[in-house]
Parts: sequence; C-alpha cells; structure tokens
Amino acid sequence: MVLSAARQHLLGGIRLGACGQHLLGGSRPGAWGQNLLRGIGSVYTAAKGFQEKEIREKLQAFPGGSIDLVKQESGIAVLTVNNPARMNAFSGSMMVELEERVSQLEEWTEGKGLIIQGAAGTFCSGSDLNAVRAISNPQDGMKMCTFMQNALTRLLRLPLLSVALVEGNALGGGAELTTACDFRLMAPGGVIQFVHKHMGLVPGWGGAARLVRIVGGQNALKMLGGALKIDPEMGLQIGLADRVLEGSLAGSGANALLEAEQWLGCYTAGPAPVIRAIKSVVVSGRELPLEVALGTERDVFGTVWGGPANLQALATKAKHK
Ligand SMILES: CC[C@H](C(=O)O)C(=O)SCCNC(=O)CCNC(=O)[C@H](O)C(C)(C)COP(=O)(O)OP(=O)(O)OC[C@H]1O[C@@H](n2cnc3c(N)ncnc32)[C@H](O)[C@@H]1OP(=O)(O)O
Repeated sequence: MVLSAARQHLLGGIRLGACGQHLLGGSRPGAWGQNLLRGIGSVYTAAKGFQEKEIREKLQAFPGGSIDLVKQESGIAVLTVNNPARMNAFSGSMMVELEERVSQLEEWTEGKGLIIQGAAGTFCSGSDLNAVRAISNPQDGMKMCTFMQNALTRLLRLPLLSVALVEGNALGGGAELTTACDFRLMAPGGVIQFVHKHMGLVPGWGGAARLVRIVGGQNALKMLGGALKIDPEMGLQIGLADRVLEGSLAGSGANALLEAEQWLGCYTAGPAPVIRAIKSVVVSGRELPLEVALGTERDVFGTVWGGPANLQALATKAKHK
C-alpha cells in the first residue's frame, strides 16, 4: 500500500495499474521503467482539485517575452528565458510557455541533456513584478504557485541531464528555476539570490524544498534568512554551483553556452536510452523511499539489460582503465 502511494505520487496518479501489477510480478519486466523514462508526472492533478485550464487563462492575461526551445542533433536542448527588456522576468504567458516546453521535452525520446539560459547575458529576475502586483491576493498567488510547482517538478523529473547556465542574475523565481535543474554552472559575476525575504515572501515554486536537498538545511536557512547573494565562489563552496565557467570564455553569450555544452557533453556522451535510464534511477533514488526506489531501479534496469548498448559492450573485450 505504501509502495503504491509513493509511486502514484511520482506518476501524478496515472499509470498506477501497470506499476502495481509489476510490483506483484504480473506485468512485462521493464514496462513501468519505460513509463518512468518518459518523465514522471505532476504534483497536483485534477483529482487533487488543480484547475489547470483556469490558471492558464489567468496567466495568459499577462503577456510578454517567450520561452524558446531548440532541440539539437547532439541530444542536448537549449531552453532560453527570453524577456530581456525586464531582465528575463517571467510574465504570465511565459509561465504557460514553460509548461508547454516541458511537455515537448517529455515527448522528446532522443533527448539526453538540457541547458537553461537567459537571453542577453543574464539568467532571470523572477516573476514579472507587474504581473505580481496585479495578482497580489492569496488566491491568485496560490494558483500561480501551484502551476509553477507542477511545471518545475516535471522539469526536474525529465529523463534528461539538466543544467542552469547562470550568467548575470538569478533572482527570486529565477533562483528557484536554477534548483529545478540537476546542475548549476555559474559564469564569473553570476549571482543566485533568493530575494523572497525582501519581498515579504518565501519561495513558492518549490525552490525552498529543492534548495534544502541541494545545499542542506543550514545553508538554505542562511540563504533564505539573509537573502544572501551567492557568487560563484560561494556557490562552489556550498555545493550550489557545480562549476564556475572559465573567465576567458564566459560572459559573452555564445561562448558561455559553448562551454556549458562541452561540460554537459562529458555526461551525456553515449546512447540516449542509457543516459535517460541513469537520470531516471537518480530521480527515483532522490525522491522515493529506499524500497520503492529499489523496485524502480529494477524496472529501469530491465529496459537497458540486453539492450543494444549492453550487447555491443559485451561483444567487445572491455577494459575500464
Ligand atoms: C520573490 C517572489 C517572486 C517569485 O518567486 O515568483 C519573484 O520572483 S518576484 C521578483 C523578484 N525579482 C526582483 O525583485 C528583481 C527586481 N529587479 C532588480 O533587482 C534589478 O532590476 C536587477 C538587479 C534585476 C537588474 O538591475 P539593473 O540595474 O541591471 O537593471 P534595471 O533595474 O534598470 O532593470 C532593467 C529593466 O528590467 C526591469 N525589471 C527587472 N526585473 C524585473 C522584474 N522581476 N519584473 C519586472 N521588471 C523587471 C526593470 O524594472 C527595468 O525596467 P525599466 O522599464 O527600464 O524600468
């Protein structure tokens, strides 16, 4: 019962039948893992009273900017938060577009990696304050927060290795967005700052929950309590940043992206089914209780065992030096 509930949580209430059957040994090995490899669902569903259509319509009333997605032959996609006139702040329509781009990435079965960047050399300054002012009542705020928690949870659960490329400022919701990626690369001069306290708020896009898992409770408390500006050096020290980009390459847009692609390429090298399986077992390991994660790992293992990459490796005399 506990196992089913936890898996249902990850699956957003769908595909539970296949999952339950497999736990009892009744379905084809790997069937559940295949579902996991396509991305594993929302936190809030219609069954839990989430009125997605209504929220989308409300958000669309605050237009501006765009969320641009380019899927590349290399298997690495680039998602650009594009609203430079407002330092890449998220308008309502951009929140809706983000969710649509996540849906497109969930369907991209050849994908291995994702880089999220801001346009024009700065990452993202959070919610568009003009929209925030217009919906500054608790009901609308909760709706926006629910929508963004779903979108960012699905983003983090994608079977792609994801990187936030932080040039310039990642503030408020922009800082929260960086935590919805597996890795953070910071350019010299980059800043990640949860400014929520200064706004009389706490993070609402899931950024606090994710931050605690990345840097631990003590560091998260300091970052939120002090609205600390985290520079690349401090980012590395507390485990928020995975790498500081080279000064010689960074700061000039295309070069920073190139460097991020090279860095990510070390981890996405290899066949897509294997890379996606790796991400999937890590997602289940970090989100599920151990016994459930072990079952999931077995399912995903069943999707690669005896697969083309595995058979090819077995056919050669492997020496891992
Ligand atoms: C916190 C909760 C919430 C959430 O989680 O959902 C949020 O994210 S609320 C938003 C939190 N972010 C901010 O409060 C950022 C405020 N802006 C700044 O601190 C600065 O603008 C900065 C540091 C991003 C850039 O400073 P700089 O001196 O380089 O440029 P400007 O200030 O002149 O900005 C240029 C232009 O962009 C507009 N701008 C910047 N951020 C936002 C924003 N979040 N929403 C709307 N507009 C934004 C700024 O007003 C300027 O416009 P202009 O018409 O030229 O005055």
